[in-house]
Amino acid sequence: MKRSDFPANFIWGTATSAYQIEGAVSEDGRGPSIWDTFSHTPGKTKGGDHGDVACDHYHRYPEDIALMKELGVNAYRFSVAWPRILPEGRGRVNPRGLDFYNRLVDALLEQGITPWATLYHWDLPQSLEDQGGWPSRETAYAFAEYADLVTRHLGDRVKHWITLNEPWCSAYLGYHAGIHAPGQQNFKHSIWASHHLLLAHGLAVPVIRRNVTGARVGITLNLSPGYPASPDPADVAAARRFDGFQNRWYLDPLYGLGYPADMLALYGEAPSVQGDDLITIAAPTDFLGINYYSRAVVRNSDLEPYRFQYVRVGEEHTDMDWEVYPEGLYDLLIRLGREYRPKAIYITENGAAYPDAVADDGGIHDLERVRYFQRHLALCLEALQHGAPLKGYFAWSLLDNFEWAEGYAKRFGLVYVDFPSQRRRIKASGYWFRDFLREAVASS
Ligand SMILES: CCOCCOc1ccc(-c2cn(C[C@@H]3NC[C@@H](O)[C@H]3O)nn2)cc1
Repeated sequence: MKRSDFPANFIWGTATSAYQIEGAVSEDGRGPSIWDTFSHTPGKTKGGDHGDVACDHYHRYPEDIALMKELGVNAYRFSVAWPRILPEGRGRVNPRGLDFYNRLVDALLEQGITPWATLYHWDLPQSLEDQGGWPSRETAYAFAEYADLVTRHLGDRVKHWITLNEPWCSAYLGYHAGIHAPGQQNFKHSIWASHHLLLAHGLAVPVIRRNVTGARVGITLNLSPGYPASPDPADVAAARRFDGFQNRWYLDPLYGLGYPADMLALYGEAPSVQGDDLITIAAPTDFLGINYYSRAVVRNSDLEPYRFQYVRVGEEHTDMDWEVYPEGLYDLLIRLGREYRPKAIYITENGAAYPDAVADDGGIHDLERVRYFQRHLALCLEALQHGAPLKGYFAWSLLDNFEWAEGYAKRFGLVYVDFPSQRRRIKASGYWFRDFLREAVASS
């Protein structure tokens, strides 16, 4: 599999997010987010890691853009930090926050790299959480105001907009499992949060289209195909419940089907739908972003409310203990193309954490990660050849960074970051990606 097997206009990028790489959390007027609060709460993140400095990207972005140029990507997916723009979440605008993203976007365009901006990548301003957070409908309205402000300022140069990153993580991990910020364990709040996140997306889509000529708008979901641990009908039904929990709860409303009836019955908890919410949520989009890491294999369980249990399978796992299963990406792409018929699909994240180390020769020989990318890209190509509307691929991530509750120990980067010195080193996987992307130039 080589780059020229893909369409010539295929998008090749890398992805990051603000809280995971920027640092400078109290600089130039940025306000606190729920991840500042959560990561500074003892016991919430591995080793008490937090994003105060992270990769110091706020200051080092020219160097990081030079790395993207060296890798040869033609696009870069980053997120705008809401608390940099609106420190209290609403009202007072922080011009120095807008200035940073103006500088970042201009520097990307200068290098011929197309900016793809995610508006929300989990760093909700703390003051909005204090007023109810995503379980409150007001937060959806605040998001629409934030989206209006940012797209009015950047929309002349940024044409690709992702409203939300992984609303499932924000709602389930943040408000029910409690392992992500804000760390609540309240099922009802997680259901309300999921609805207001989707509503926020739906409210923002027309705002972005109004502000940005030629806008391409979408949302990014972390989707996992679910497989039954056995042919036992109870396990097959459990896999269907997992699929509803992880995938259909978001896909169905976004594609005009409303919330899945089987999950509404299972949960016995109705989302806080009002008026035309479901029409708003189903606002037509230009693409679906998919973050794919692995599949789920599940069996039946009496564990309420989801009534499935994960089963660990497979011979090969990443440092996150996720099974390496590229076939799941193929199955997902084919299914989505057939069942939801998105205009376009972009893999907005795919990658793997491995315990990288600097070898005696100064290199980082992350050959498992090279293999991970090769196998997943091969299955992307196969899905594309079998009709999936796949138009681009963003590797997660450009840099080793703050992997949320796992902290800095989980390294996903194509580029190794030595955090004490902030020195960047391109890994073997980065050089592989660079050579893969250069191939078309050599053969054209
Ligand atoms: C209570 C049990 O819970 C089990 C599932 O727990 C998780 C945790 C984490 C993830 C997870 C992490 N990532 C990578 C990020 N995507 C966005 C970008 O910021 C990357 O850092 N994707 N999914 C999924 C599930």
